[in-house]
Amino acid sequence: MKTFETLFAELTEKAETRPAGSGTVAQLDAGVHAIGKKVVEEAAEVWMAAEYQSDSETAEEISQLLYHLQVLMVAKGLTLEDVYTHL
Ligand SMILES: N=c1c2ncn([C@@H]3O[C@H](COP(=O)(O)OP(=O)(O)OP(=O)(O)O)[C@@H](O)[C@H]3O)c2ncn1[C@@H]1O[C@H](COP(=O)(O)O)[C@@H](O)[C@H]1O
Repeated sequence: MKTFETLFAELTEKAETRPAGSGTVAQLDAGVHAIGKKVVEEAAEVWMAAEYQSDSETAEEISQLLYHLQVLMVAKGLTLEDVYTHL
């Protein structure tokens, strides 16, 4: 099963190798402003799912929020350690 760490490694590699068809590469090219908007959008979807949808749907929305947060981290050049140091 994919984890937070393995997904981050995958996205970091995508940013370096820039494979054709990668949504991550497209988002990185769109820039921090566009990625930030996706983070806010996904956070709102997590909130709505938590209040009005199933646990399964909420978990899926959370996974999407985590993905977009990681894209933002990659765009900013932040590592997992940069974040974990604040936990
Ligand atoms: N985990 C994810 C992931 N979660 C969410 N998303 C993106 O976030 C979108 C979900 O947003 P919404 O539900 O709001 O759907 P939407 O509004 O129609 O999406 P957009 O129109 O904004 O693209 C999806 O369409 C994906 O584009 C993800 N895109 C990729 N991954 C994983 O990231 C890795 C790299 O992916 P690629 O860069 O595409 O190869 C792979 O392991 C993927 O499984």
